[in-house]
Amino acid sequence: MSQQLEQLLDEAKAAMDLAYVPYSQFRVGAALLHESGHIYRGCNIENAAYGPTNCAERTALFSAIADGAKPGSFTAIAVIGETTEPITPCGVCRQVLVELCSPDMKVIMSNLKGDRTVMTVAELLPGAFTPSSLAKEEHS
Ligand SMILES: O=c1ccn([C@H]2C[C@H](O)[C@@H](CO)O2)c(=O)[nH]1
Ligand SMILES: [Zn+2]
Repeated sequence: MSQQLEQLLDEAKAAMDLAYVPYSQFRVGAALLHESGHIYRGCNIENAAYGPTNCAERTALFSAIADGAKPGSFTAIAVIGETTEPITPCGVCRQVLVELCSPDMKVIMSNLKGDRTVMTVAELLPGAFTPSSLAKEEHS
C-alpha cells in the first residue's frame, strides 16, 4: 500500500481516539483525503436517543463539505475499528459515500490488527439510488 494510504490509516487511527461512544464503547475513526492533500478526520458520535448517532465516515464527509470541499473532490477514505475483520461502512454511510464521492474512489477498511480491504464506492453499493435517479421520465 502506498505511503499516502498508510498515512491516511494513521490519521483514521488518531481520529478513533476522539470517538464519543458512551453507549457502545465501540470506537471508529475515519480519514478522508481531499485532492488538495488536506485530510478530514471523523469519529463516531453517539447519542442517548441512539438514532441521531453519526458514524465516523459521515462525520469526516460532512466536516469536509462544511469546510467548503466539493462533492467528488476526494481521493480516498480510510476507516478503522476494533473489529475481527476490517470494518465495513454501514448502509447509511454507503449511501452518503455514493452521494458525495466519485464511484471509483477507494475506501480502505481496516482494523487494529492491520488487516485491510480496499473497495471502491461503487462496489460497496451496487445499484444505488443516486442524484441522477431523481431525473423524471418524460410523459406524453
Ligand atoms: O462503519 C461503521 C460502523 C459503525 N460505526 C459506529 C456507529 C456506532 O456508534 C457504533 C456501533 O455501531 O459504531 C461507525 O462509526 N462506522
Ligand atoms: Zn455508518
